[in-house]
Amino acid sequence: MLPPKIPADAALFLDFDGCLVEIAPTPDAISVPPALPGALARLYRRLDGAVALISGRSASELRGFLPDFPGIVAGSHGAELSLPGQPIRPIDDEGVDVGALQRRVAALAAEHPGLLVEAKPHGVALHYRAAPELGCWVTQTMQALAGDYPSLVLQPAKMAVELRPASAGKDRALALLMQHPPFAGRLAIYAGDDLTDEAAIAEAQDRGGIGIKVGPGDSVARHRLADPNAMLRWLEDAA
Ligand SMILES: O=P(O)(O)OC[C@H]1O[C@H](O[C@H]2O[C@H](CO)[C@@H](O)[C@H](O)[C@H]2O)[C@H](O)[C@@H](O)[C@@H]1O
Repeated sequence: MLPPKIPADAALFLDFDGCLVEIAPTPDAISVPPALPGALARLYRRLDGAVALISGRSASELRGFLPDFPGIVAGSHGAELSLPGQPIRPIDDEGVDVGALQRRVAALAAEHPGLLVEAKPHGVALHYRAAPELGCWVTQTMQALAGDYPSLVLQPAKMAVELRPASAGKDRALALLMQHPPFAGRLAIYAGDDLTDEAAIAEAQDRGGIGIKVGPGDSVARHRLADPNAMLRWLEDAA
């Protein structure tokens, strides 16, 4: 079912990769649709600032792709929060030596051409999009590493597996933001395309709001948009 038009009392939470931008061969190869920044800025004004991005990417990277986005960004699957004009801060400090973890993953990945290691402020992702035959190996390797890091959890993603803080989560980021202005008291809407988005989609729906799955695949969402292009048209329709 298509989502309804965005109401003026909405609190809008949007995923980034696969939702606002098309999936690309590598994380830095994405392109932001030229009309997207303007649509987000207009919605931000129309919803009195109640528009946030909740992404698996680091907040600083996301700000780099959308430098003029005026709203809040929750990065690293909700492990960090970026308020406009303020330094990015972690929601929780896990006390993990992330650098050492990233070096371990890089050393393991070096034995397998085609793998890509993405270092994040609070974890690490291992991408196998260029070597899909290594998917099982990547999952098993990251699973084995997870045993050494009790405060991290395995986060399966599109052609990637990540270790991220267990205390984070896009659902928790949404719940946290909904406690504060300008989001509090509004109708929560969450849209995303990936496994990491499912808990946040459920969280929005449990609050009486709207959950939207972008693209194909199973989802708890009651609404669906075909792809980032359809998402942009839906945003523009309300902006
Ligand atoms: O929560 P999101 O904003 O959707 O971010 C999820 C992950 O997106 C990126 O990886 C994915 O997109 C890449 C670019 O299209 C693609 O090459 C990769 O295969 C996908 O897994 C990003 O690199 C990750 O850090 C995000 O967690």
